[in-house]
Amino acid sequence: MASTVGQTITCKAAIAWEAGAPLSIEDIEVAPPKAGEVRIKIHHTGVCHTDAYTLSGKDPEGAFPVVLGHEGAGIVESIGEGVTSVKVGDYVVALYTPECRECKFCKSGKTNLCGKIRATQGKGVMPDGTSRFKARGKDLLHFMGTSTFSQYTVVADISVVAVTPKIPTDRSCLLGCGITTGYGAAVVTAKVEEGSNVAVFGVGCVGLSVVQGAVKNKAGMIIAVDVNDGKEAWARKFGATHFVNPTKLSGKTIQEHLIEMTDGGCDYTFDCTGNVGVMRAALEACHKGWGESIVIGVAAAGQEIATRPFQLVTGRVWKGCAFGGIKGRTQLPGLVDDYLNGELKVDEFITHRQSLDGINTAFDQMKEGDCVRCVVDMQ
Ligand SMILES: NC(=O)C1=CN([C@@H]2O[C@H](COP(=O)(O)OP(=O)(O)OC[C@H]3O[C@@H](n4cnc5c(N)ncnc54)[C@H](OP(=O)(O)O)[C@@H]3O)[C@@H](O)[C@H]2O)C=CC1
Ligand SMILES: N[C@@H](CCC(=O)N[C@@H](CSC=O)C(=O)NCC(=O)O)C(=O)O
Ligand SMILES: [Zn+2]
Ligand SMILES: [Zn+2]
Repeated sequence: MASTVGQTITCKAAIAWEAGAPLSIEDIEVAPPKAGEVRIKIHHTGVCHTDAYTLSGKDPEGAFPVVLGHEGAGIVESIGEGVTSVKVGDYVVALYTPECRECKFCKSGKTNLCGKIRATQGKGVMPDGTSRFKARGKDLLHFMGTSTFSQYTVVADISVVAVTPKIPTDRSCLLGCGITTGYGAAVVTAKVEEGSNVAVFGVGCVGLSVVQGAVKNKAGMIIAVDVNDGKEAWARKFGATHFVNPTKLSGKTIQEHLIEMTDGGCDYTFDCTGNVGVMRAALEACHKGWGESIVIGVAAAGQEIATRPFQLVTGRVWKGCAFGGIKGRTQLPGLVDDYLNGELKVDEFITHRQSLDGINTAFDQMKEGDCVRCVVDMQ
């Protein structure tokens, strides 16, 4: 086959032309990578609620037309000038939380957020301010620095990590967001201690991954909270010790119930729903003096969180994290090793599969209660 290096590639992508409309599968032109950039042949991508959230028009940063997708894995097709961190043929996972190792954030040792390209990433363009995508003669925007709903994508070299080809791309793609986010929130951000009591609100891909992290750190009670009774079996399969459906409590709130169950409140709670009312309940279910509540869910534009300041005065801590607090280039290969050693569940999250042509069905399935993750075969 003729080399594509340095050439514009025409391939298929799922394009979001406008908010609220189905994605359109059509030809897209993908320009070669410029200096410091990497072009990836995407093999598989997961579909995350954040893709649906931006497509819905509720994301204050959402702009159209755009190529969505941020949970993707594939092979490096070509690299731009000066790229040394990956090479052609490497198996890679795209990173919506980049890691430059040079900026104030990366050097702080306090966060996994990286400031180097955040401004251009939020505007939907590459670090030089331009797009590598064109369709119907128009430039398309990039999304979260990754745009994995295209058969080929271009990312900054700090937005990609090479992983061993021993992990199939239909599994490694899920480490690009959902699994890493929940697992990292428990293990890296909260640093759940042995014997501590944990409540996880929302038992989707992210919540199940929090449960998995809490099990890894030998938590005591791991209480899964979900409005969907069908999630109890899932939660227990991943190691939850208790399940509560808050809609079935009579005469008391979920926070009161959890405080009773844990003799004073949870050591750690996690919001994995994106519902600001749930975030409040999660904070107020924490133990006085030290309980920490981690916000993971993404809430719609205009939504705000509230509680009595007294809840914080009396020692409860409210914090949040993106990508679980995991530094992708440094820590993702270790998660891959954990998977290969049988210490990290990944296969178990895949409940649905689609081809690129079926990606709109993947969005529909994601909103049904029995879908944990749908993996899309991009080729
Ligand atoms: N901070 C970050 O870096 C990231 C954040 N996210 C965000 O995390 C959130 C979770 O993602 P994901 O796991 O994929 O989502 P899912 O929709 O799969 O899981 C959410 C679960 O919460 C349940 N739920 C809804 N309302 C309530 C409620 N009031 N109380 C308890 N449970 C409730 C849902 O039930 P039902 O089945 O009935 O809908 C569902 O089971 C999303 O907001 C997503 O955007 C995702 C990845 C990264
Ligand atoms: N753009 C939105 C916020 C969306 C958001 O919070 N994204 C998370 C990842 S969610 C993944 O599925 C994130 O990484 N946030 C940190 C960041 O720097 O974007 C808005 O403007 O509200
Ligand atoms: Zn995501
Ligand atoms: Zn950085």
